[in-house]
Amino acid sequence: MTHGFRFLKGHGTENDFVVLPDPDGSVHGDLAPGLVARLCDRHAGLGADGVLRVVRTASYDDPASVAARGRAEWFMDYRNADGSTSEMCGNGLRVFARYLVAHEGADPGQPLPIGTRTGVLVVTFQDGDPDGAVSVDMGRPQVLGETKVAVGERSWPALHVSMGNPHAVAFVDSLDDAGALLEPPGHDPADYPEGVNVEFVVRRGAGHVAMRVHERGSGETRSCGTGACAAMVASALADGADRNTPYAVDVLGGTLEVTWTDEDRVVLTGPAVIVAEGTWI
Ligand SMILES: N[C@@H](CCC[C@H](N)C(=O)O)C(=O)O
Repeated sequence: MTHGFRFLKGHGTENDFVVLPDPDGSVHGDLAPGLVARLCDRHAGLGADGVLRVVRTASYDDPASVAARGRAEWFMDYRNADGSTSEMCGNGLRVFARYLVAHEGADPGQPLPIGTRTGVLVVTFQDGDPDGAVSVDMGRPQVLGETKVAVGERSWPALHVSMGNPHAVAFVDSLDDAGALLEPPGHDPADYPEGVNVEFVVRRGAGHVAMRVHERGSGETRSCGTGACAAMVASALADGADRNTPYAVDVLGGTLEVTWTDEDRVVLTGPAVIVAEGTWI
């Protein structure tokens, strides 16, 4: 269906998403990339960094959705603004969970497992408050070695971190060093054959960093949950920080908290809100 369907709009630290309810998979089928791009267009559409299609695992035949059946009722079918898919979206998952509590009867007092292309991840609501901060156990980070990124004539060493999706984390002297970020930063295609999300990070103090991000498939965004996790992992390694030390990660749209636990899991916490609902005509 390309007309007359319901949508909602939400964001997590201003990483914004169009939410498409499609519980039994009958509204959007395979969700055409062209429709995603039209929805996300900031001039001719609703405007967003990505789309979150809300579909039951039982009603979607993507292999990751099939694999999640029996462990998660819902699957986050995430798309970037250009219509491409990604393995994972940390802020999107927090907004997705907010939608499930507000509109699909999910219990904010219980851990909420959600299927994603990177596996089933568990979301919790702080103090069981349906309007409270939303945390996701993002799983184990993979630190894959040194790489390099470039903007124009400038280049920086970077750490290759996977949070299910690919990241390059570069420490810079100033967040302005990355310039206008209108184009994807240069990167080594041998390290990133499917493209990369690039974080430019500065230190603000002990356990406190700030970053800008250029997202694969969406351009510069005001926040990126997986990017904040990758930035925290790179910072904690560089700092020699103890596990379970929470880091504040400032993004253009607010602040996220990221903790790398003793169990080698990364927990992402922050606000997530639904701000509007309507019909695409
Ligand atoms: N904004 C997201 C990441 C979305 C996917 C990314 N652009 C990619 O292609 O991997 C987040 O909050 O993690």
